[in-house]
Amino acid sequence: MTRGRDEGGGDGGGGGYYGTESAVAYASPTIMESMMAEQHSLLLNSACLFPLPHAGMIFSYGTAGFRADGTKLLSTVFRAGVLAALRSLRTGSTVGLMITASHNPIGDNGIKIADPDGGMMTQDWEPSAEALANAPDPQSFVELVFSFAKEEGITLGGERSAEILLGRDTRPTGEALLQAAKQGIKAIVGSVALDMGVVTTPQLHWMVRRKNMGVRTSENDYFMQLSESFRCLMNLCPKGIETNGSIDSRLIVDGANGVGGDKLEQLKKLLLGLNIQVRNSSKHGQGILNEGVGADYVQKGRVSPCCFGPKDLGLRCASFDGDADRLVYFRISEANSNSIDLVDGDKILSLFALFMKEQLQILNTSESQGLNDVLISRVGVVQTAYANGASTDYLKKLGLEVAVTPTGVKYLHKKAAEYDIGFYFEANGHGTILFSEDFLFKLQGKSNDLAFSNAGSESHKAALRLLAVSKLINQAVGDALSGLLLVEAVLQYMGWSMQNWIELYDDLPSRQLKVKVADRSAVITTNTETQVLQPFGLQDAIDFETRKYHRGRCFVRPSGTEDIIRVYAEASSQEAADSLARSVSHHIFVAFNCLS
Ligand SMILES: CC(=O)N[C@H]1[C@@H](OP(=O)(O)O)O[C@H](CO)[C@@H](O)[C@@H]1O
Ligand SMILES: [Mg+2]
Repeated sequence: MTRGRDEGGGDGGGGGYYGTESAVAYASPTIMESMMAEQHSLLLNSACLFPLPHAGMIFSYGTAGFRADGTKLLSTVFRAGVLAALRSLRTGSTVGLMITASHNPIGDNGIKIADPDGGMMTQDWEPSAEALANAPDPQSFVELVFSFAKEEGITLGGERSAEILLGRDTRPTGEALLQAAKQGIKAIVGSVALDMGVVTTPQLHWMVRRKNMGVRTSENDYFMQLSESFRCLMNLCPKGIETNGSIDSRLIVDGANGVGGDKLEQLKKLLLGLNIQVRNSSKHGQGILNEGVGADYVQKGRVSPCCFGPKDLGLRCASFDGDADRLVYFRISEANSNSIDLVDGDKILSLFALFMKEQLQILNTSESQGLNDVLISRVGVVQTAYANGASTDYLKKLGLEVAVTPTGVKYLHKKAAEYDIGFYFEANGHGTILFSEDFLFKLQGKSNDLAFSNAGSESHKAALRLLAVSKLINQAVGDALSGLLLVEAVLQYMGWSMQNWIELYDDLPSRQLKVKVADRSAVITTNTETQVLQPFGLQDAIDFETRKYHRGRCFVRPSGTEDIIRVYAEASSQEAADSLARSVSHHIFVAFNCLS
């Protein structure tokens, strides 16, 4: 596909194109040479404007892209802009560039590339992304760009054009990094950057996906799709369900002082049947992003966020992270403390799986038989080692296939895409449900048949519910806003209170700790991150400690987003889980012989 600068449309946030003159097709060899020379000098001159912050700083494309102190990322973001343009040229499609550091402190920032399907950039390109980010000087950076382009069969010089959608969260360093990203994109001749403004990470991924499907991509379209599919699901809830008044339409949401709260304020105007109160929205302007607030703070510490207290006792509450791709629910459990009943990603996943399984069963009951018969679907669930053991047991008891991948959405998403309906969630609340094209095609066909022969039947309603879920839940990446609406619709459908949901299964007590070490890359793991290979002897120490506890389970791994080693421990009592996590942290400390 070759695009000119005035193609593409979209009317997102910041708006406006930014690029250089594009496409000269069928260039002669001499014209080609001069185009390449022009490309070379443009790239070199631009790269000289973005020197590396200081020698010795290594950038790695971790769990979710590059992350570091936001003031140290100008060269990395410039170079990621160049890489995104190459990715767009290579795929012949629009790609995305999101500037965010998610749940990390406000001073941090980061950058990641979204592939044309809206998912994370292919892992095959990560080594090149790192090589480009760490090239020691502009000259070697340019040489790397040219040799990588050659390897990938990308023609530079403006013969084809690239298009990149840009998004950023609310961090103060975001604006300067946005300009660096635009400079990087502009340094590849014929590239166009389309600024979508301040958006949630899932919004940007959604926009990239939709752009490549040739459908409307504006923020308003996103809100309309979510609100309409939510309304459809709510209209399909059984009438007169016995709830004993336990369903409260009130929901209080912690926006982590970030972009998610602001977007929810906009979205909620389009929602009927919900009474949402947003706290800690960045527009309120009082608190600091992710500080004492947000899904990571709530899930890891199992405490209520700032601005929640005794007045909220027993109410249904939810929390987003800084870029609104994570969602957890909670309930204040005691008036005089900040302790909560946590409903994490595992329990959100379990609620969704239960609901979806029921819909598939209803769809395949006798009243819909004879109409192309049973709709066969391969349903699978994907978790990481951080999933609570009780959730995995519950999902298996539901009869679902459960797969485990390393930490990071890039792994979970890829695995979930292998199923007709693939559920994936990290315990921290990042996840979604993926539907295969083939399954959706058959489901739509079945729904059409039922509308003709058995309109209004339970099977017909189940088909409509499944179709509505596929429109509501973000197909590109985990999305706190769409996840929240699905939770609310499912609770309404079930007639469930928070209490019912909490009682779905009892979490095994667990504890997560962080250990600061000099060089986290010294920890090397295997077996989906559950076994340590290096430092030598550490795994034996972990096994030795774990054996002491009933239902003990423990693993450690280097974080891909923070400069730490993470410790996860699970056991039959909270004291035991705490003690296991502490003793293993001590072994790490000893192994590294440094301060924690
Ligand atoms: C234990 C944990 O919550 N890890 C998180 C965290 O990665 P780490 O590599 O563990 O820092 O951030 C990732 C990006 O948001 C998320 O995918 C992942 O689940
Ligand atoms: Mg996030």
